[in-house]
Amino acid sequence: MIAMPHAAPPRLLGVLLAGGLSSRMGTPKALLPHPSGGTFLTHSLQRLQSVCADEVVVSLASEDHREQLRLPSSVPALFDAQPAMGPAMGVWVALQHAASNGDDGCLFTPVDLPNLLVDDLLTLVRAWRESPRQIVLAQQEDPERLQPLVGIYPVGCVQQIQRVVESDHRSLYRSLRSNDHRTVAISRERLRNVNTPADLGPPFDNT
Ligand SMILES: Nc1nc2c(ncn2[C@@H]2O[C@H](COP(=O)(O)OP(=O)(O)OP(=O)(O)O)[C@@H](O)[C@H]2O)c(=O)[nH]1
Ligand SMILES: [Mg+2]
Repeated sequence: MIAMPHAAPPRLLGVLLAGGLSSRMGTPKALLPHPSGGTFLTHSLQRLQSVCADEVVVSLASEDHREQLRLPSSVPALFDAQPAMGPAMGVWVALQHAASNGDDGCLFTPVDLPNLLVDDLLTLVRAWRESPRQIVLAQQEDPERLQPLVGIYPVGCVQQIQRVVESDHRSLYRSLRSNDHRTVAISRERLRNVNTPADLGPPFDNT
């Protein structure tokens, strides 16, 4: 009997998108206290680390931004190639890094979704493993809406994302909704996005 070699499981780099200006909040969203303890930054970092083991990086605007957020030097960070270009820049830089690092894809989450659960990320990972060359994105339920910052992008789509970065709109949503991708349904409450001080109350529901 010939022993069949096991295919290595696909390698996924966890990327926490935290390079925004938080201009609507007026204070860094990453440093907001999370209801279950720590900050939005530490909470979302741990959430990602529990899915991507030790392969997690934080996507930031610059080295100064790392200092502003007091991110420990033990946590690897990637910096935008140009400032204030929006999240597509963070996605593009991370995909280039993953490709040169031998990873197969990146699992992205933003720092401002305090109710997202590890289980949601595991659902994305399972869907991606069925078809690792396709983008898989969270789709908010009721009303349906694609959430391009919660998803897994294979390294093969780096050129597609470069075109988004170079476009006038730089909108991942606009580009991805009309291009090939798979979706995983996640409830509106779990995808609750905190952008303004008003979004912080009433208290989040983590059940
Ligand atoms: N790397 C990187 N991440 C970004 C950039 N802009 C936004 N993000 C991240 O993408 C996610 C969604 O961004 P927004 O909701 O627009 O947050 P923001 O840009 O910090 O806030 P506003 O300034 O109010 O728009 C957040 O996790 C941000 O930290 C950017 O230019 N570079
Ligand atoms: Mg923004």
